[in-house]
Amino acid sequence: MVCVEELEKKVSNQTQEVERLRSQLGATDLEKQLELLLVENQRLKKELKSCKSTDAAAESCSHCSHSQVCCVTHMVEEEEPADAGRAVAELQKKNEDLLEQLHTQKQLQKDLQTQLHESQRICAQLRTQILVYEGEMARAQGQLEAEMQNLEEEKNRVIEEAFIRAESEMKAVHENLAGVRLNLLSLQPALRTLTLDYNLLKRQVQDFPFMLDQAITQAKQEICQVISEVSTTNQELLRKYKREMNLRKKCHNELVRLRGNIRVFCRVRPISQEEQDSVDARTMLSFDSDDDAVLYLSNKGRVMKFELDKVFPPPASQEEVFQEVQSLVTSCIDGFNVCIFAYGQTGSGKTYTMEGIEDNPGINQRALRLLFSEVLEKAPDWDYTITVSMVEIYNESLRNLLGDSLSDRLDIKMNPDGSGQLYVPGLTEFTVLSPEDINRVFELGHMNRATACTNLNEHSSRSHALLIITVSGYNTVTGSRTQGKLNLVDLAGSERIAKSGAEGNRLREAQCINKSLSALGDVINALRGKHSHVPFRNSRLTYLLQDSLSGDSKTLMMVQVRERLLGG
Ligand SMILES: Nc1ncnc2c1ncn2[C@@H]1O[C@H](COP(=O)(O)OP(=O)(O)OP(=O)(O)O)[C@@H](O)[C@H]1O
Repeated sequence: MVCVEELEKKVSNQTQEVERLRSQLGATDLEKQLELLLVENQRLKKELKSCKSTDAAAESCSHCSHSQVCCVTHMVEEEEPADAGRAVAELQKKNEDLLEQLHTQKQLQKDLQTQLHESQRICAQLRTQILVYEGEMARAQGQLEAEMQNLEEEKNRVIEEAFIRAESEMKAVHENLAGVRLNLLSLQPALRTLTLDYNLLKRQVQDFPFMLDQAITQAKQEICQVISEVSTTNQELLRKYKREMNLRKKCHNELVRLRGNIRVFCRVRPISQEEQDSVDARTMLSFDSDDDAVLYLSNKGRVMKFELDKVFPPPASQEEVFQEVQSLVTSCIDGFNVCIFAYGQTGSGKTYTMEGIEDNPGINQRALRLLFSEVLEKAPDWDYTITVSMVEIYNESLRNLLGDSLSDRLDIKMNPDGSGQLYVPGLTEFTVLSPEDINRVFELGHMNRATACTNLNEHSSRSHALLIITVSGYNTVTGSRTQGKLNLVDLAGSERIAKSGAEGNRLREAQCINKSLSALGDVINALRGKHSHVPFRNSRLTYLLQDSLSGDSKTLMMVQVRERLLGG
Protein backbone atom coordinates (compact mmCIF):
# COMPACT_ATOMS: atom_id res chain seq x y z
CA MET A 1 0.00 0.00 0.00
CA VAL A 2 2.94 2.30 0.79
CA CYS A 3 4.26 1.63 -2.67
CA VAL A 4 0.98 2.67 -4.32
CA GLU A 5 0.88 5.87 -2.36
CA GLU A 6 4.40 6.64 -3.39
CA LEU A 7 3.47 5.99 -7.03
CA GLU A 8 0.44 8.28 -6.66
CA LYS A 9 2.63 10.98 -5.25
CA LYS A 10 5.21 10.57 -7.98
CA VAL A 11 2.53 10.68 -10.65
CA SER A 12 1.06 13.82 -9.13
CA ASN A 13 4.56 15.39 -8.96
CA GLN A 14 5.26 14.38 -12.52
CA THR A 15 1.95 15.88 -13.66
CA GLN A 16 2.83 19.12 -11.91
CA GLU A 17 6.28 19.07 -13.45
CA VAL A 18 4.81 18.44 -16.88
CA GLU A 19 2.36 21.32 -16.43
CA ARG A 20 5.19 23.57 -15.32
CA LEU A 21 7.32 22.57 -18.31
CA ARG A 22 4.38 23.09 -20.60
CA SER A 23 3.91 26.59 -19.25
CA GLN A 24 7.64 27.34 -19.59
CA LEU A 25 8.18 25.91 -23.03
CA GLY A 26 6.12 26.73 -26.02
CA ALA A 27 8.33 24.79 -28.44
CA THR A 28 6.47 22.41 -30.69
CA ASP A 29 8.81 19.43 -30.35
CA LEU A 30 8.78 19.67 -26.54
CA GLU A 31 5.06 19.95 -26.67
CA LYS A 32 4.94 16.73 -28.62
CA GLN A 33 7.19 15.00 -26.10
CA LEU A 34 5.07 16.28 -23.27
CA GLU A 35 2.01 15.02 -25.10
CA LEU A 36 3.61 11.59 -25.18
CA LEU A 37 4.52 11.88 -21.53
CA LEU A 38 0.92 12.77 -20.69
CA VAL A 39 -0.34 9.77 -22.59
CA GLU A 40 2.20 7.65 -20.77
CA ASN A 41 1.12 9.26 -17.50
CA GLN A 42 -2.52 8.45 -18.23
CA ARG A 43 -1.61 4.91 -19.04
CA LEU A 44 0.35 4.63 -15.81
CA LYS A 45 -2.60 6.07 -13.87
CA LYS A 46 -4.88 3.52 -15.41
CA GLU A 47 -2.54 0.66 -14.62
CA LEU A 48 -2.16 1.96 -11.10
CA LYS A 49 -5.90 2.03 -10.77
CA SER A 50 -6.25 -1.48 -12.03
CA CYS A 51 -3.37 -2.49 -9.76
CA LYS A 52 -5.22 -0.92 -6.82
CA SER A 53 -8.41 -2.78 -7.63
CA THR A 54 -6.45 -6.05 -8.04
CA ASP A 55 -4.79 -5.52 -4.67
CA ALA A 56 -8.12 -4.86 -3.04
CA ALA A 57 -9.58 -7.93 -4.65
CA ALA A 58 -6.64 -10.02 -3.58
CA GLU A 59 -6.91 -8.77 -0.03
CA SER A 60 -10.62 -9.44 0.09
CA CYS A 61 -9.96 -12.80 -1.52
CA SER A 62 -7.42 -13.73 1.10
CA HIS A 63 -10.05 -12.91 3.79
CA CYS A 64 -12.67 -14.61 1.72
CA SER A 65 -10.55 -17.73 1.17
CA HIS A 66 -9.84 -17.85 4.84
CA SER A 67 -13.57 -17.67 5.67
CA GLN A 68 -14.19 -20.03 2.79
CA VAL A 69 -11.60 -22.43 4.25
CA CYS A 70 -13.33 -22.02 7.61
CA CYS A 71 -16.68 -22.48 6.00
CA VAL A 72 -15.33 -25.45 4.08
CA THR A 73 -13.81 -26.85 7.26
CA HIS A 74 -17.10 -26.24 8.92
CA MET A 75 -18.88 -27.94 6.05
CA VAL A 76 -16.35 -30.71 6.04
CA GLU A 77 -17.04 -31.23 9.68
CA GLU A 78 -20.73 -31.28 8.88
CA GLU A 79 -20.71 -33.07 5.47
CA GLU A 80 -19.50 -36.41 4.42
CA PRO A 81 -15.71 -36.96 4.70
CA ALA A 82 -15.26 -37.69 0.89
CA ASP A 83 -17.08 -34.60 -0.30
CA ALA A 84 -15.25 -32.54 2.23
CA GLY A 85 -11.92 -33.65 0.92
CA ARG A 86 -12.91 -32.70 -2.66
CA ALA A 87 -14.13 -29.31 -1.61
CA VAL A 88 -10.91 -28.64 0.26
CA ALA A 89 -8.93 -29.55 -2.85
CA GLU A 90 -10.98 -27.21 -5.00
CA LEU A 91 -10.58 -24.43 -2.55
CA GLN A 92 -6.88 -25.00 -2.31
CA LYS A 93 -6.71 -24.86 -6.07
CA LYS A 94 -8.61 -21.57 -6.12
CA ASN A 95 -6.32 -20.28 -3.42
CA GLU A 96 -3.28 -21.17 -5.53
CA ASP A 97 -4.74 -19.37 -8.56
CA LEU A 98 -5.35 -16.29 -6.53
CA LEU A 99 -1.82 -16.36 -5.17
CA GLU A 100 -0.48 -16.67 -8.68
CA GLN A 101 -2.60 -13.69 -9.77
CA LEU A 102 -1.20 -11.72 -6.86
CA HIS A 103 2.33 -12.61 -7.92
CA THR A 104 1.59 -11.48 -11.45
CA GLN A 105 0.20 -8.19 -10.19
CA LYS A 106 3.27 -7.61 -8.09
CA GLN A 107 5.47 -8.29 -11.11
CA LEU A 108 3.38 -5.82 -13.10
CA GLN A 109 3.72 -3.24 -10.36
CA LYS A 110 7.49 -3.74 -10.48
CA ASP A 111 7.49 -3.13 -14.26
CA LEU A 112 5.48 -0.03 -13.79
CA GLN A 113 7.94 1.23 -11.27
CA THR A 114 10.72 0.65 -13.80
CA GLN A 115 8.79 2.59 -16.39
CA LEU A 116 8.19 5.35 -13.92
CA HIS A 117 11.93 5.57 -13.32
CA GLU A 118 12.47 5.75 -17.03
CA SER A 119 9.90 8.57 -17.23
CA GLN A 120 11.64 10.41 -14.45
CA ARG A 121 14.94 10.03 -16.26
CA ILE A 122 13.42 11.41 -19.43
CA CYS A 123 11.89 14.25 -17.43
CA ALA A 124 15.35 15.03 -16.05
CA GLN A 125 16.79 14.99 -19.56
CA LEU A 126 14.02 17.27 -20.75
CA ARG A 127 14.67 19.62 -17.92
CA THR A 128 18.33 19.77 -18.90
CA GLN A 129 17.30 20.47 -22.49
CA ILE A 130 14.92 23.12 -21.30
CA LEU A 131 17.75 24.73 -19.42
CA VAL A 132 19.93 24.61 -22.56
CA TYR A 133 17.10 26.15 -24.58
CA GLU A 134 16.55 28.79 -21.98
CA GLY A 135 20.27 29.61 -22.14
CA GLU A 136 20.09 29.86 -25.93
CA MET A 137 16.95 31.95 -25.70
CA ALA A 138 18.67 34.29 -23.26
CA ARG A 139 21.63 34.58 -25.64
CA ALA A 140 19.35 35.14 -28.60
CA GLN A 141 17.42 37.72 -26.67
CA GLY A 142 20.71 39.44 -25.83
CA GLN A 143 21.63 39.47 -29.50
CA LEU A 144 18.17 40.67 -30.40
CA GLU A 145 18.36 43.48 -27.96
CA ALA A 146 21.82 44.45 -29.25
CA GLU A 147 20.45 44.37 -32.81
CA MET A 148 17.45 46.42 -31.73
CA GLN A 149 19.82 48.88 -30.19
CA ASN A 150 21.82 49.10 -33.42
CA LEU A 151 18.69 49.51 -35.46
CA GLU A 152 17.45 52.19 -33.16
CA GLU A 153 20.74 54.03 -33.51
CA GLU A 154 20.67 53.61 -37.31
CA LYS A 155 17.08 54.83 -37.40
CA ASN A 156 17.99 57.89 -35.38
CA ARG A 157 20.95 58.57 -37.65
CA VAL A 158 18.88 58.24 -40.84
CA ILE A 159 16.16 60.42 -39.38
CA GLU A 160 18.78 62.97 -38.48
CA GLU A 161 20.22 62.97 -41.97
CA ALA A 162 16.78 63.12 -43.62
CA PHE A 163 15.88 65.97 -41.38
CA ILE A 164 19.05 67.87 -42.32
CA ARG A 165 18.44 67.19 -46.02
CA ALA A 166 14.80 68.15 -45.78
CA GLU A 167 15.82 71.35 -44.07
CA SER A 168 18.27 72.27 -46.87
CA GLU A 169 15.74 71.32 -49.53
CA MET A 170 13.10 73.30 -47.78
CA LYS A 171 15.46 76.24 -47.77
CA ALA A 172 16.06 75.85 -51.51
CA VAL A 173 12.32 75.54 -52.12
CA HIS A 174 11.78 78.70 -50.14
CA GLU A 175 14.34 80.46 -52.22
CA ASN A 176 12.75 79.14 -55.46
CA LEU A 177 9.39 80.14 -54.20
CA ALA A 178 10.65 83.63 -53.67
CA GLY A 179 12.01 83.67 -57.24
CA VAL A 180 8.76 82.27 -58.58
CA ARG A 181 6.85 84.88 -56.66
CA LEU A 182 8.99 87.55 -58.24
CA ASN A 183 8.49 85.99 -61.68
CA LEU A 184 4.82 85.73 -61.06
CA LEU A 185 4.71 89.38 -60.26
CA SER A 186 6.58 90.26 -63.45
CA LEU A 187 4.41 87.83 -65.47
CA GLN A 188 1.19 89.27 -64.27
CA PRO A 189 1.04 92.05 -66.89
CA ALA A 190 1.83 89.52 -69.64
CA LEU A 191 -0.83 87.22 -68.20
CA ARG A 192 -3.31 90.06 -68.28
CA THR A 193 -2.43 90.69 -71.95
CA LEU A 194 -2.70 86.99 -72.70
CA THR A 195 -6.05 86.81 -71.00
CA LEU A 196 -7.23 89.73 -73.06
CA ASP A 197 -5.90 88.09 -76.24
CA TYR A 198 -7.49 84.83 -75.24
CA ASN A 199 -10.84 86.49 -74.71
CA LEU A 200 -10.48 88.23 -78.03
CA LEU A 201 -9.64 84.96 -79.76
CA LYS A 202 -12.50 83.25 -78.00
CA ARG A 203 -14.88 85.86 -79.32
CA GLN A 204 -13.37 85.47 -82.78
CA VAL A 205 -13.72 81.68 -82.62
CA GLN A 206 -17.33 82.11 -81.56
CA ASP A 207 -17.87 84.49 -84.45
CA PHE A 208 -15.85 82.31 -86.86
CA PRO A 209 -18.69 80.11 -88.26
CA PHE A 210 -20.69 83.23 -89.00
CA MET A 211 -17.68 84.95 -90.57
CA LEU A 212 -16.86 81.77 -92.53
CA ASP A 213 -20.41 81.61 -93.86
CA GLN A 214 -20.16 85.23 -94.84
CA ALA A 215 -16.75 84.69 -96.48
CA ILE A 216 -18.01 81.62 -98.36
CA THR A 217 -21.07 83.47 -99.59
CA GLN A 218 -18.91 86.40 -100.65
CA ALA A 219 -16.37 84.07 -102.32
CA LYS A 220 -19.20 82.30 -104.14
CA GLN A 221 -20.52 85.60 -105.39
CA GLU A 222 -17.04 86.65 -106.46
CA ILE A 223 -16.42 83.30 -108.18
CA CYS A 224 -19.75 83.52 -109.99
CA GLN A 225 -18.88 87.05 -111.03
CA VAL A 226 -15.40 85.97 -112.19
CA ILE A 227 -16.90 82.99 -114.04
CA SER A 228 -19.36 85.21 -115.82
CA GLU A 229 -16.54 87.69 -116.58
CA VAL A 230 -14.32 84.85 -117.82
CA SER A 231 -17.19 83.51 -119.87
CA THR A 232 -17.72 86.96 -121.41
CA THR A 233 -13.96 87.28 -121.97
CA ASN A 234 -13.95 83.82 -123.50
CA GLN A 235 -16.71 84.75 -125.87
CA GLU A 236 -14.83 87.88 -126.74
CA LEU A 237 -11.58 85.92 -127.17
CA LEU A 238 -13.36 83.34 -129.30
CA ARG A 239 -14.73 86.10 -131.49
CA LYS A 240 -11.25 87.67 -131.72
CA TYR A 241 -9.71 84.27 -132.34
CA LYS A 242 -12.07 83.64 -135.26
CA ARG A 243 -11.35 87.11 -136.61
CA GLU A 244 -7.60 86.46 -136.21
CA MET A 245 -7.92 83.09 -137.92
CA ASN A 246 -9.62 84.73 -140.87
CA LEU A 247 -6.96 87.39 -140.86
CA ARG A 248 -4.23 84.75 -140.68
CA LYS A 249 -5.76 82.92 -143.61
CA LYS A 250 -5.92 86.17 -145.57
CA CYS A 251 -2.32 87.02 -144.63
CA HIS A 252 -1.21 83.53 -145.53
CA ASN A 253 -2.90 83.78 -148.88
CA GLU A 254 -1.47 87.22 -149.41
CA LEU A 255 1.99 85.90 -148.53
CA VAL A 256 1.56 83.00 -150.93
CA ARG A 257 0.25 85.42 -153.57
CA LEU A 258 3.23 87.73 -153.02
CA ARG A 259 5.61 84.79 -153.23
CA GLY A 260 3.76 83.74 -156.31
CA ASN A 261 1.42 80.83 -156.71
CA ILE A 262 4.08 78.97 -158.59
CA ARG A 263 7.35 78.37 -156.81
CA VAL A 264 10.48 76.60 -157.89
CA PHE A 265 12.81 74.90 -155.43
CA CYS A 266 15.95 73.01 -156.24
CA ARG A 267 17.30 70.09 -154.27
CA VAL A 268 20.80 68.90 -154.97
CA ARG A 269 21.33 65.21 -154.33
CA PRO A 270 24.63 64.28 -152.70
CA ILE A 271 26.92 62.09 -154.78
CA SER A 272 27.41 58.52 -153.79
CA GLN A 273 30.80 56.87 -153.26
CA GLU A 274 30.67 55.25 -156.73
CA GLU A 275 29.85 58.57 -158.37
CA GLN A 276 32.70 60.23 -156.51
CA ASP A 277 35.13 57.72 -158.02
CA SER A 278 33.70 58.22 -161.52
CA VAL A 279 36.23 59.74 -163.92
CA ASP A 280 33.39 61.12 -166.00
CA ALA A 281 32.20 63.46 -163.34
CA ARG A 282 32.84 66.80 -164.93
CA THR A 283 30.26 69.36 -163.93
CA MET A 284 30.26 71.06 -160.57
CA LEU A 285 27.48 72.87 -158.71
CA SER A 286 28.20 75.51 -156.07
CA PHE A 287 26.12 77.54 -153.64
CA ASP A 288 25.97 81.07 -152.31
CA SER A 289 26.41 81.04 -148.55
CA ASP A 290 24.54 84.37 -148.22
CA ASP A 291 21.67 83.54 -150.49
CA ASP A 292 19.86 80.21 -150.28
CA ALA A 293 18.00 80.92 -153.52
CA VAL A 294 21.05 80.94 -155.80
CA LEU A 295 22.78 78.05 -157.52
CA TYR A 296 25.94 78.21 -159.62
CA LEU A 297 26.71 75.72 -162.35
CA SER A 298 30.28 75.54 -163.68
CA ASN A 299 30.69 73.77 -166.93
CA LYS A 300 33.78 73.87 -169.10
CA GLY A 301 35.10 76.97 -167.37
CA ARG A 302 31.79 78.82 -167.62
CA VAL A 303 29.79 79.65 -164.50
CA MET A 304 26.04 80.04 -164.81
CA LYS A 305 23.89 81.55 -162.06
CA PHE A 306 20.37 80.24 -161.41
CA GLU A 307 17.93 82.16 -159.21
CA LEU A 308 15.14 80.10 -157.70
CA ASP A 309 12.84 80.38 -154.66
CA LYS A 310 14.99 78.07 -152.57
CA VAL A 311 17.99 75.85 -153.05
CA PHE A 312 18.61 72.82 -150.82
CA PRO A 313 22.28 71.85 -150.79
CA PRO A 314 23.23 68.14 -150.50
CA PRO A 315 23.30 68.03 -146.68
CA ALA A 316 19.69 69.30 -146.46
CA SER A 317 17.60 66.74 -144.60
CA GLN A 318 14.12 65.47 -145.43
CA GLU A 319 12.84 67.42 -142.42
CA GLU A 320 14.38 70.69 -143.63
CA VAL A 321 12.88 70.18 -147.07
CA PHE A 322 9.48 69.42 -145.58
CA GLN A 323 9.57 72.53 -143.35
CA GLU A 324 9.74 74.67 -146.49
CA VAL A 325 6.72 72.99 -148.07
CA GLN A 326 4.51 72.47 -145.04
CA SER A 327 2.70 75.83 -145.36
CA LEU A 328 1.60 74.72 -148.83
CA VAL A 329 0.47 71.38 -147.43
CA THR A 330 -1.64 72.93 -144.66
CA SER A 331 -3.23 75.44 -147.04
CA CYS A 332 -5.28 72.59 -148.51
CA ILE A 333 -7.04 72.37 -145.11
CA ASP A 334 -8.24 75.92 -145.78
CA GLY A 335 -9.67 74.78 -149.12
CA PHE A 336 -6.78 75.48 -151.51
CA ASN A 337 -5.61 73.13 -154.22
CA VAL A 338 -1.90 72.41 -154.18
CA CYS A 339 0.49 70.63 -156.55
CA ILE A 340 4.00 69.61 -155.58
CA PHE A 341 6.08 68.15 -158.41
CA ALA A 342 9.43 66.43 -158.19
CA TYR A 343 11.19 67.02 -161.51
CA GLY A 344 14.58 65.81 -162.66
CA GLN A 345 16.62 63.20 -164.44
CA THR A 346 16.57 59.54 -163.53
CA GLY A 347 18.42 59.01 -160.27
CA SER A 348 18.37 62.69 -159.29
CA GLY A 349 16.43 61.95 -156.07
CA LYS A 350 12.77 62.58 -157.05
CA THR A 351 11.43 59.46 -155.36
CA TYR A 352 13.70 60.06 -152.37
CA THR A 353 12.23 63.55 -151.91
CA MET A 354 8.59 62.50 -152.44
CA GLU A 355 8.42 59.03 -150.92
CA GLY A 356 11.66 58.88 -148.98
CA ILE A 357 13.03 55.71 -147.51
CA GLU A 358 11.58 53.51 -144.77
CA ASP A 359 13.25 55.17 -141.79
CA ASN A 360 13.37 58.63 -143.33
CA PRO A 361 10.07 59.35 -145.09
CA GLY A 362 9.64 62.04 -147.71
CA ILE A 363 7.04 64.70 -148.41
CA ASN A 364 4.14 62.25 -149.08
CA GLN A 365 4.08 60.61 -145.68
CA ARG A 366 5.07 63.73 -143.73
CA ALA A 367 2.28 65.71 -145.46
CA LEU A 368 -0.38 63.16 -144.50
CA ARG A 369 0.83 63.03 -140.90
CA LEU A 370 0.87 66.83 -140.69
CA LEU A 371 -2.67 66.98 -142.09
CA PHE A 372 -3.82 64.50 -139.44
CA SER A 373 -2.35 66.51 -136.59
CA GLU A 374 -3.69 69.79 -138.00
CA VAL A 375 -7.26 68.54 -138.43
CA LEU A 376 -7.11 67.04 -134.93
CA GLU A 377 -6.19 70.45 -133.53
CA LYS A 378 -9.19 72.03 -135.26
CA ALA A 379 -11.65 69.55 -133.79
CA PRO A 380 -14.35 69.79 -132.50
CA ASP A 381 -15.18 73.04 -134.35
CA TRP A 382 -14.20 71.39 -137.62
CA ASP A 383 -14.97 67.92 -138.82
CA TYR A 384 -12.55 66.78 -141.54
CA THR A 385 -12.42 63.79 -143.87
CA ILE A 386 -9.15 62.88 -145.59
CA THR A 387 -9.30 60.66 -148.67
CA VAL A 388 -6.42 59.30 -150.68
CA SER A 389 -6.07 58.12 -154.31
CA MET A 390 -2.96 56.88 -156.11
CA VAL A 391 -2.63 57.18 -159.86
CA GLU A 392 0.08 56.36 -162.37
CA ILE A 393 0.35 57.93 -165.81
CA TYR A 394 2.26 55.71 -168.17
CA ASN A 395 2.33 56.32 -171.89
CA GLU A 396 -0.47 58.85 -171.49
CA SER A 397 -2.84 56.40 -169.89
CA LEU A 398 -4.17 56.59 -166.34
CA ARG A 399 -3.87 53.63 -163.96
CA ASN A 400 -5.69 53.27 -160.69
CA LEU A 401 -2.95 52.15 -158.24
CA LEU A 402 -5.40 51.43 -155.39
CA GLY A 403 -7.93 49.57 -157.58
CA ASP A 404 -8.43 45.86 -158.03
CA SER A 405 -7.37 45.71 -161.66
CA LEU A 406 -4.37 47.73 -162.88
CA SER A 407 -5.12 46.91 -166.52
CA ASP A 408 -8.26 49.13 -166.37
CA ARG A 409 -7.59 52.46 -168.01
CA LEU A 410 -9.21 55.46 -166.35
CA ASP A 411 -10.69 58.39 -168.18
CA ILE A 412 -10.97 62.04 -167.20
CA LYS A 413 -14.46 63.44 -167.62
CA MET A 414 -16.46 66.56 -166.92
CA ASN A 415 -18.53 66.19 -163.77
CA PRO A 416 -22.21 65.76 -164.78
CA ASP A 417 -23.33 67.92 -161.80
CA GLY A 418 -22.71 71.01 -164.02
CA SER A 419 -20.04 72.42 -161.68
CA GLY A 420 -17.51 72.43 -164.52
CA GLN A 421 -15.21 70.27 -162.41
CA LEU A 422 -13.34 67.30 -163.82
CA TYR A 423 -13.52 63.86 -162.28
CA VAL A 424 -12.14 60.38 -162.90
CA PRO A 425 -14.88 57.74 -162.94
CA GLY A 426 -13.80 54.50 -161.21
CA LEU A 427 -10.87 56.09 -159.34
CA THR A 428 -10.47 54.42 -155.94
CA GLU A 429 -10.52 56.76 -152.94
CA PHE A 430 -9.58 55.52 -149.50
CA THR A 431 -10.62 57.42 -146.41
CA VAL A 432 -7.66 57.45 -144.06
CA LEU A 433 -8.29 57.82 -140.34
CA SER A 434 -4.85 57.22 -138.88
CA PRO A 435 -1.14 57.13 -139.78
CA GLU A 436 -1.47 53.33 -139.88
CA ASP A 437 -4.03 53.70 -142.68
CA ILE A 438 -1.50 55.80 -144.61
CA ASN A 439 1.06 53.00 -144.42
CA ARG A 440 -1.52 50.47 -145.64
CA VAL A 441 -2.46 52.69 -148.61
CA PHE A 442 1.18 53.22 -149.61
CA GLU A 443 1.89 49.51 -149.36
CA LEU A 444 -1.08 48.69 -151.61
CA GLY A 445 -0.05 51.34 -154.17
CA HIS A 446 3.53 50.07 -154.29
CA MET A 447 2.45 46.46 -154.54
CA ASN A 448 0.08 47.19 -157.46
CA ARG A 449 2.75 49.24 -159.23
CA ALA A 450 5.37 46.54 -158.76
CA THR A 451 3.17 43.69 -160.03
CA ALA A 452 2.35 45.61 -163.22
CA CYS A 453 5.94 45.81 -164.42
CA THR A 454 9.05 43.64 -164.64
CA ASN A 455 11.52 46.27 -163.34
CA LEU A 456 9.98 48.76 -160.92
CA ASN A 457 12.98 51.10 -160.96
CA GLU A 458 12.94 51.41 -164.71
CA HIS A 459 9.17 51.61 -164.82
CA SER A 460 9.03 54.33 -162.13
CA SER A 461 11.55 56.37 -164.13
CA ARG A 462 9.24 56.28 -167.12
CA SER A 463 5.88 56.96 -165.47
CA HIS A 464 4.41 59.73 -163.35
CA ALA A 465 3.20 58.69 -159.89
CA LEU A 466 0.50 60.83 -158.29
CA LEU A 467 -0.69 60.79 -154.70
CA ILE A 468 -3.94 62.76 -154.54
CA ILE A 469 -5.09 63.77 -151.06
CA THR A 470 -8.50 65.40 -150.67
CA VAL A 471 -9.29 67.21 -147.43
CA SER A 472 -13.02 67.96 -146.92
CA GLY A 473 -13.98 70.07 -143.92
CA TYR A 474 -17.27 70.86 -142.22
CA ASN A 475 -17.53 73.60 -139.63
CA THR A 476 -19.87 72.32 -136.94
CA VAL A 477 -20.42 75.86 -135.61
CA THR A 478 -21.04 77.83 -138.80
CA GLY A 479 -22.05 74.93 -141.07
CA SER A 480 -19.57 76.09 -143.74
CA ARG A 481 -17.71 73.56 -145.90
CA THR A 482 -14.27 73.50 -147.53
CA GLN A 483 -12.45 71.17 -149.88
CA GLY A 484 -8.80 71.24 -150.79
CA LYS A 485 -6.70 68.92 -152.87
CA LEU A 486 -3.03 68.14 -152.41
CA ASN A 487 -1.38 66.52 -155.45
CA LEU A 488 2.04 65.06 -154.80
CA VAL A 489 3.66 64.09 -158.09
CA ASP A 490 6.83 62.06 -158.67
CA LEU A 491 7.44 62.83 -162.36
CA ALA A 492 9.07 60.50 -164.85
CA GLY A 493 12.78 60.98 -165.64
CA SER A 494 13.35 64.10 -167.70
CA GLU A 495 16.36 62.95 -169.78
CA ARG A 496 16.09 63.23 -173.51
CA ILE A 497 15.98 59.58 -174.45
CA ALA A 498 14.57 60.34 -177.89
CA LYS A 499 17.83 62.03 -178.81
CA SER A 500 19.78 58.92 -177.86
CA GLY A 501 18.19 56.95 -180.68
CA ALA A 502 15.77 54.80 -178.69
CA GLU A 503 13.27 52.76 -180.66
CA GLY A 504 10.01 50.88 -180.25
CA ASN A 505 8.47 50.93 -176.78
CA ARG A 506 11.32 53.00 -175.33
CA LEU A 507 10.83 55.60 -178.06
CA ARG A 508 7.09 55.72 -177.40
CA GLU A 509 7.70 56.01 -173.64
CA ALA A 510 10.20 58.80 -174.25
CA GLN A 511 7.83 60.64 -176.55
CA CYS A 512 5.01 60.38 -174.01
CA ILE A 513 7.27 61.60 -171.18
CA ASN A 514 8.56 64.48 -173.25
CA LYS A 515 5.05 65.39 -174.33
CA SER A 516 3.66 65.44 -170.82
CA LEU A 517 6.68 67.23 -169.32
CA SER A 518 6.68 69.93 -172.00
CA ALA A 519 2.89 70.22 -171.62
CA LEU A 520 3.43 70.77 -167.91
CA GLY A 521 6.11 73.36 -168.69
CA ASP A 522 3.74 75.09 -171.07
CA VAL A 523 0.94 75.15 -168.54
CA ILE A 524 3.23 76.57 -165.85
CA ASN A 525 4.57 79.20 -168.21
CA ALA A 526 1.05 80.18 -169.26
CA LEU A 527 -0.06 80.37 -165.64
CA ARG A 528 3.02 82.42 -164.64
CA GLY A 529 2.51 84.70 -167.59
CA LYS A 530 -1.22 84.92 -166.71
CA HIS A 531 -2.08 83.94 -170.28
CA SER A 532 -5.71 83.91 -171.21
CA HIS A 533 -5.38 80.38 -172.51
CA VAL A 534 -3.67 77.65 -170.54
CA PRO A 535 -3.12 74.42 -172.54
CA PHE A 536 -4.25 71.94 -169.86
CA ARG A 537 -5.57 69.42 -172.40
CA ASN A 538 -2.18 68.82 -174.05
CA SER A 539 -1.39 65.94 -171.72
CA ARG A 540 -3.17 63.57 -169.36
CA LEU A 541 -1.10 64.94 -166.48
CA THR A 542 -2.03 68.60 -166.96
CA TYR A 543 -5.61 67.72 -167.77
CA LEU A 544 -5.94 65.63 -164.60
CA LEU A 545 -4.35 68.40 -162.53
CA GLN A 546 -6.26 71.24 -164.19
CA ASP A 547 -8.27 72.07 -161.02
CA SER A 548 -5.15 72.04 -158.92
CA LEU A 549 -3.10 74.22 -161.26
CA SER A 550 -5.63 76.93 -162.13
CA GLY A 551 -7.34 79.67 -160.12
CA ASP A 552 -5.81 80.43 -156.74
CA SER A 553 -4.12 77.04 -156.60
CA LYS A 554 -0.51 76.79 -155.49
CA THR A 555 2.20 74.95 -157.34
CA LEU A 556 5.67 73.95 -156.29
CA MET A 557 8.23 72.51 -158.65
CA MET A 558 11.03 70.71 -156.82
CA VAL A 559 13.84 70.48 -159.35
CA GLN A 560 16.12 67.60 -158.46
CA VAL A 561 19.75 67.67 -159.61
CA ARG A 562 22.85 65.68 -158.85
CA GLU A 563 25.81 67.43 -157.27
CA ARG A 564 27.98 66.38 -160.23
CA LEU A 565 26.54 65.83 -163.62
CA LEU A 566 27.90 62.63 -165.03
CA GLY A 567 29.21 62.48 -168.54
CA GLY A 568 27.22 60.89 -171.35
N1 LIG B 1 19.10 63.77 -150.79
C1 LIG B 1 19.54 62.51 -150.86
N2 LIG B 1 20.33 62.04 -149.91
C2 LIG B 1 20.79 60.79 -149.96
N3 LIG B 1 20.51 59.89 -150.93
C3 LIG B 1 19.72 60.31 -151.91
C4 LIG B 1 19.20 61.62 -151.91
N4 LIG B 1 18.46 61.75 -153.03
C5 LIG B 1 18.51 60.57 -153.67
N5 LIG B 1 19.27 59.70 -153.00
C6 LIG B 1 19.58 58.34 -153.40
O1 LIG B 1 19.90 58.35 -154.77
C7 LIG B 1 19.36 57.26 -155.44
C8 LIG B 1 18.44 57.69 -156.57
O2 LIG B 1 17.40 58.44 -156.03
P1 LIG B 1 15.91 58.30 -156.56
O3 LIG B 1 15.53 56.89 -156.84
O4 LIG B 1 15.06 59.02 -155.61
O5 LIG B 1 16.01 59.05 -157.91
P2 LIG B 1 14.81 59.30 -158.90
O6 LIG B 1 15.03 60.63 -159.46
O7 LIG B 1 13.53 59.06 -158.26
O8 LIG B 1 15.05 58.19 -159.98
P3 LIG B 1 13.95 57.58 -161.00
O9 LIG B 1 13.63 58.66 -161.97
O10 LIG B 1 14.68 56.43 -161.61
O11 LIG B 1 12.80 57.19 -160.16
C9 LIG B 1 18.58 56.47 -154.42
O12 LIG B 1 19.40 55.42 -153.96
C10 LIG B 1 18.36 57.44 -153.34
O13 LIG B 1 18.26 56.79 -152.09
